[in-house]
Amino acid sequence: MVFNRRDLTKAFSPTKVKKFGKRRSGGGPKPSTSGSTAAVRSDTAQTSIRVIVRVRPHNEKEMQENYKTVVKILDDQMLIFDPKEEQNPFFYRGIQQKGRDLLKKQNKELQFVFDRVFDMTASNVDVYEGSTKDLITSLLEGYNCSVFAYGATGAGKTHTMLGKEGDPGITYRTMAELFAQIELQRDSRDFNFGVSYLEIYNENVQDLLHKVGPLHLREDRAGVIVAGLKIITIHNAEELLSLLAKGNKNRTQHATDANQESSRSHAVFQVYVNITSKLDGQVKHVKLSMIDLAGSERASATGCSGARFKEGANINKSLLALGNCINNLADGIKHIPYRDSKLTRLLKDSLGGNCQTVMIANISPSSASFEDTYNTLRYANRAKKIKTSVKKNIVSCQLHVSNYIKMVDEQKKELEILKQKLLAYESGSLPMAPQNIAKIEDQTPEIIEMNTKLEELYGKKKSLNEKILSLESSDKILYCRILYKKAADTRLHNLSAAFEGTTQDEKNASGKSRVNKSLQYFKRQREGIKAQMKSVWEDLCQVEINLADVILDIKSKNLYDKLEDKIDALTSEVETARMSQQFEHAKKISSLQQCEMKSVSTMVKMMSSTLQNYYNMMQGGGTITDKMKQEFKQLVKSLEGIRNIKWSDLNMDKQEEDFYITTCLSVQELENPRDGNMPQLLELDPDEEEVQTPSPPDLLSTTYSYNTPQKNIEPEADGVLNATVTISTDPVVLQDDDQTSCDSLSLNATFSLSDPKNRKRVLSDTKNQVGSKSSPAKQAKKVSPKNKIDTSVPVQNGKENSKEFPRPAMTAKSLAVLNKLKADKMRPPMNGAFNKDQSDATLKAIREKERRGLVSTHPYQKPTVPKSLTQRAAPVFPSIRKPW
Ligand SMILES: Nc1ncnc2c1ncn2[C@@H]1O[C@H](COP(=O)(O)OP(=O)(O)OP(=O)(O)O)[C@@H](O)[C@H]1O
Repeated sequence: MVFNRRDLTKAFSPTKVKKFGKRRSGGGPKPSTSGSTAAVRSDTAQTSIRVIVRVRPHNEKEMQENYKTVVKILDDQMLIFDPKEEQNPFFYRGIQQKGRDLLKKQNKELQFVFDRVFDMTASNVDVYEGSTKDLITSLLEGYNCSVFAYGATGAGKTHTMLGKEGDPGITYRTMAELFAQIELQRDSRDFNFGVSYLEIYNENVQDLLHKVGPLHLREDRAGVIVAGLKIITIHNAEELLSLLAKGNKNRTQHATDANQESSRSHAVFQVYVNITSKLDGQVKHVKLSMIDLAGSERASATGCSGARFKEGANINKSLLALGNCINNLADGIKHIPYRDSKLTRLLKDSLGGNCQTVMIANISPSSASFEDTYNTLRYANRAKKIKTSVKKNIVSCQLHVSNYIKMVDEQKKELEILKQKLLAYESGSLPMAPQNIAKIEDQTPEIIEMNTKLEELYGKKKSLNEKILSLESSDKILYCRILYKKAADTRLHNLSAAFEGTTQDEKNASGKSRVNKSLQYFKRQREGIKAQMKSVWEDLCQVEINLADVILDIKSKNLYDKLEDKIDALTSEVETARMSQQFEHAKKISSLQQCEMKSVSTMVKMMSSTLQNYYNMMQGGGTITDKMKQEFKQLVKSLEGIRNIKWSDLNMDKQEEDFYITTCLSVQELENPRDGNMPQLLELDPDEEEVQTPSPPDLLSTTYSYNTPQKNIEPEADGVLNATVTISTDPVVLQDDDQTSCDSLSLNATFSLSDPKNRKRVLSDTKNQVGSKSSPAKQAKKVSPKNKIDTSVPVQNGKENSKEFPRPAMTAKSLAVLNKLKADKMRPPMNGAFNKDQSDATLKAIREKERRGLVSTHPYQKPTVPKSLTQRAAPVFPSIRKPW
């Protein structure tokens, strides 16, 4: 038997212990500095070791041999060791007999009260929740903490501390809780971790995580330290648990009679935590020790011999030393024999120092371990009396002062940032991204200064960019409006063509001078824009130069890395502003184009209906030719399908290019203004700056020639829609109104109605659209001025023709009247002779009426057409502009 019974009895007997030493004055243990820094500010509190008892279930052997249960749990704090058995009363002749079994040993029936008692049904989770869970809070408050499991071999210490796969013990659970609580506090505190795991085997200290041979214990002012013990830094719970598992594997274990997995060493797993408060910079160094002691053993019970016997002797020796320390501490004896074993030296802190300690006493309920259980319970009962003086391990006040300085600096920076943010917010610029704010938090005054400069310059750059783009946008809108005005004028002119003899009033009424006035106004506006643009551009170039200087400065001071995010954010702010400007411009241009399209569509519809009326009239009057009928049908057909026609040789690229030129702003050019030129304003062709008299219509022109037989109608090869109607009539009538020699009904359409061979050429030639100068069809045969009215349009190829005034149009209505006159003339006069003057006056009246009618369809006048007519406009893009 290894255990010296007398020693044990002495160790565990309170009555005897009292004789050996005197009580410590002051009652409490001497403060220990171990585990904390030299300069410790402590919130000291007296506390007792928390003692918990756990009763394991009967093992197989105990059940097989039918051992009695010697522990009775009364409640979660109280148990009775060796309780009285329920006796069956013995009756002799009807009288109950006492003291029948004289040989039976008297039961001890010892009642123990502990902080917590767990019965054999309790799981590791229950034990964890009732023992160490709350300890983590104390640890993070700055108190050192220890948990150790004590008990005889096979009593369940390792089961409680480490558990097994699928049922982890309290060490695992406590560590998991530690990390869970740390995660919750990461916002306000910084944590650093270190872990060590050692065992005391045969009175030798060994590192379980880093096998290097026996280590020596040393004591200094900071307490007991293990020289050479490796403290491994960890970052998360997983690392910690894997190190714990690794150490467990290295731990010395051997099977004994009492326990198949008997731990033959004391294991000490320690976690060191450095806690730094982000608020006040306070630093705490704390330590949590989880200790799985080897079990006290009786050689008879373990059946050990040789090496195992020696192990057992050493285990008992260290446990005896532990018992002595506990007794002395419990009794307030001054001298504590920590130095008697390595175990007690290591546990000095946990037992009598600055530590909150939990002792878990594991016991077997079986009568087979009667002695061990009894000793353990007495041991635990003694431990209850130990009082420790716990303190928060906080670094000195000296450090706090420096921390406060740091804090004040940080708060100054924060204030600066908030000021900047407020300014930015007030100026309407976008709020800074959170990641940038985070970066700015570690700014120096130099960075703050650069930051301010950057914000100022980028702010200017942004507003100048916006100004330039807004000017460019206004200019392009003006340009488009000029083009539309000109196109409108050309259309107008084609209808009300100023023939010789047209009065100035008539010319004004046609809108030409009004359009010219508008053009002049637009031109002046564009000049203003150009001047403004020049001045803003110069400012922008200057800002760019200043910005480049600041960035150079930043680079030379090696601050670029710190300000890179800021520069990126400001650059993208400027880009975003440019893009939104572009978007706004595109919206404006699109709306302008839509208005124009609507207007053109309205006109086309009105013209179509007018044409229809004339067609009907002519048909009614019998003056319509087959050719005209055919052309009219073609016109109707084309109007139906005009939207889908896209001729392969039509220069759409050019149109698209023009479209983009007016739609797009110089967004990219503004990225690097110093490398490029000022956005160019669109230039109008100098020839086009004044409204020119447009060439005669070329697309849909109908020439009526009086006195020409119908057989003379010859469509010209180059003509688009050239119908020549030659009507035999009185030459005098026609001479009297010789301005009617030309007729033209132009619909400004971009389609051809005659020979399909001619379509391609006409459609591909964009100049052939409105106000075209290119050759339209040659006209009908000329007739002698004497007997015919030459109504052919002098339309020739090229420019020659454009300079000539086209002949005024003789409308269908006029023709109908003329036809009627002709018919009247052929008929014998009924109510008097045919009067030439009369017919002249009638014709003039008709023309005047016509002119007024045409004026009312001026494109700049509000159309009074029904809404339905204004819908579904065909897109018509002006293409007479000149790209810049
Ligand atoms: N509460 C319990 N519930 C179930 N089984 C238990 C319990 N406590 C202990 N055991 C079982 O009893 C056996 C011995 O337990 P354990 O190894 O933990 O004892 P020990 O006190 O560590 O012994 P030693 O000091 O020899 O290492 C193990 O097989 C263990 O699984």
